[in-house]
Amino acid sequence: MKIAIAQLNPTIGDLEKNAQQILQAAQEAENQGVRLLLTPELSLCGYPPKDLLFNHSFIQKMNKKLEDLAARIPKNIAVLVGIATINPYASSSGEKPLFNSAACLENGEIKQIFSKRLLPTYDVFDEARYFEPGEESEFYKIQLSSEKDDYLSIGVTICEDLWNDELFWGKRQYLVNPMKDLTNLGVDFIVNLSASPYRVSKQKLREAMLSHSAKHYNIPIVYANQIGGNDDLIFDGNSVAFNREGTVICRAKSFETDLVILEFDPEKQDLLPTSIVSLPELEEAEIWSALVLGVKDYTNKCGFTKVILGLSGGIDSSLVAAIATEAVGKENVLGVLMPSPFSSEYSIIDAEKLVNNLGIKSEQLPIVEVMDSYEELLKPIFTGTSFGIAEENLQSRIRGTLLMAIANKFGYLLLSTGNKSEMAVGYCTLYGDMNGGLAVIADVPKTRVYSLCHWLNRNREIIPYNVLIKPPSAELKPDQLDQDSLPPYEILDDIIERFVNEHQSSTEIIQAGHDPIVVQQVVKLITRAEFKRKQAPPGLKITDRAFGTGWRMPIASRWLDQ
Ligand SMILES: Nc1ncnc2c1ncn2[C@@H]1O[C@H](COP(=O)(O)OP(=O)(O)OC[C@H]2O[C@@H]([n+]3cccc(C(=O)O)c3)[C@H](O)[C@@H]2O)[C@@H](O)[C@H]1O
Ligand SMILES: Nc1ncnc2c1ncn2[C@@H]1O[C@H](COP(=O)(O)OP(=O)(O)OP(=O)(O)O)[C@@H](O)[C@H]1O
Ligand SMILES: NC(=O)CC[C@H](N)C(=O)O
Repeated sequence: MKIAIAQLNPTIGDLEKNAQQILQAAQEAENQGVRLLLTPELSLCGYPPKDLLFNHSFIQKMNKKLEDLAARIPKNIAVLVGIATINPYASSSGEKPLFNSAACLENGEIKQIFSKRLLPTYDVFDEARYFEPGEESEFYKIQLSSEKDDYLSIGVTICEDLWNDELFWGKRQYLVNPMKDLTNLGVDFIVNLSASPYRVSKQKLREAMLSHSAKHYNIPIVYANQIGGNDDLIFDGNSVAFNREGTVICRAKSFETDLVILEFDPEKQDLLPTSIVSLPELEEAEIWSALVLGVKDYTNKCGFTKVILGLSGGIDSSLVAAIATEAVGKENVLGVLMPSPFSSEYSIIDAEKLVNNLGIKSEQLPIVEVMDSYEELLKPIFTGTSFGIAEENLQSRIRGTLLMAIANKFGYLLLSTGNKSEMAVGYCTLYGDMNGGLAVIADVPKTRVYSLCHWLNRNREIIPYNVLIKPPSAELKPDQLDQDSLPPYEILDDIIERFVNEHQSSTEIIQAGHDPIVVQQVVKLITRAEFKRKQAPPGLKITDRAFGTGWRMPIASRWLDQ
């Protein structure tokens, strides 16, 4: 029996387009003799739909769309579609209003509904806010021929349902175990409709876990993930299938839509080997593709075609410009060079070299006169004070305002260029360089910014060589260097990784060998910068803990881990 995985890129809330994509995949799969098609979790509305799920009309229209889709599905194929269904007992029992479901469409009908039992609520996930967990694990009986008993039983699970392999994790994650329940029911294989967001090396973890489960329960698993960028989350696809021995027998592309076909042999009771797309070898290659997809989809899905950013000749804006060029095309990227009296001559030379290397458009707007007018206007109020943060930040704010003016006038999306190290310690200016609609590298630590740029230059110079070797500087006052205010980035990034991603305390970080004074300084900066991050644009998530949906800190708090 042929099975297909439609690795789709849904747009949240675009029910018509998402349904069309499912239908197209079903037609293509049926043409190739496929009997069962899998689509990702909530494939009809896109994942995560968040509080749209509270909107009654959204739910009604989605369920109506499912009925229409069922009527249009080709004759010889069964299709599993991800959808939010209504919990009929919600109003009388206080249960949550919806189920996170998979509907099996066949012969013009919605044949059966399966509901997700394990609802993730950690990090970026908040499914218990909307969904009631499904009570039982169930299977779909698919007819193979007109013979009476010629059918297979397919265990249907949804994403987190399979993230509960207690032997793999070394502990039980949940009391309920859909995998075990379905194996006990004697199903022939298990399918999983997933929406699993990207982070560095996540596919290795998914495959190790799923392979372990397939082998341990002696059951084939077919896993369908979505791709695409939805706000801060990037979905990498990499849909994959395992035979009973836990061997990968098929893998879809990374960061691209795909339709892969595999075969279950009822005699052997196993999936047969097929083509396996290999994974990107280097983390840098993986992160690059993720960020490009994140920018591309955020831009398109928000209705923009072109992007703008300030080019300082520094490494952050250079990397963001390179990502944007790959994402939306060089003709759709405008870099604006805005030198101030504190800009080094290399600021312009390096930015112009970058513009040339990328082939993007550029404009130059020297800001000295605007700075002078601001200073003149503020003179009566600022009199008796010396040049300081306020004047430094004015430059950043003038640039931010000019960029937004051009964005308004011509319909650009402004990309902000702050990296994770800066966002962590607040080394960025509110309403200045933090202006923007999307913070492209907000989850990329500065040390990773460097490794990405070196990787990008592996075949030819894209990021100008001088950008890679000069010391980072905000150039907001004479001879300013990042390292005058911050510890070396290798040290800063390790402390951030431990404090933010691994939840380590100051004491633990010091015990790991860091200088106590530096740790206390960094932890204080991170804690104090919360008010800034709350006002930052959404940032693309590439690590296991980004300053986004999965980071929920109070602002007006007195807690400081010292
Ligand atoms: N809890 C709170 N809730 C709400 N607002 C709060 C606040 N605490 C302070 N504030 C406000 O925020 C202001 C301070 O924030 P802000 O105005 O941003 O300014 P601030 O953080 O003082 O300065 C920006 C720093 O970033 C550096 N910088 C700037 C630009 C680019 C780069 C770079 O490398 O890319 C680095 C710059 O050298 C400087 O050290 C305060 O004056 C106050 O008005
Ligand atoms: N002279 C400039 N011309 C245009 N844009 C600038 C200029 N200086 C700063 N910017 C914008 O403000 C952002 C913050 O820049 P800044 O140089 O202060 O810090 P940075 O974090 O070292 O960034 P970069 O590595 O891009 O220089 C830059 O990435 C750029 O988008
Ligand atoms: N949508 C889900 O249930 C995703 C949860 C899962 N643990 C993951 O990352 O990928």
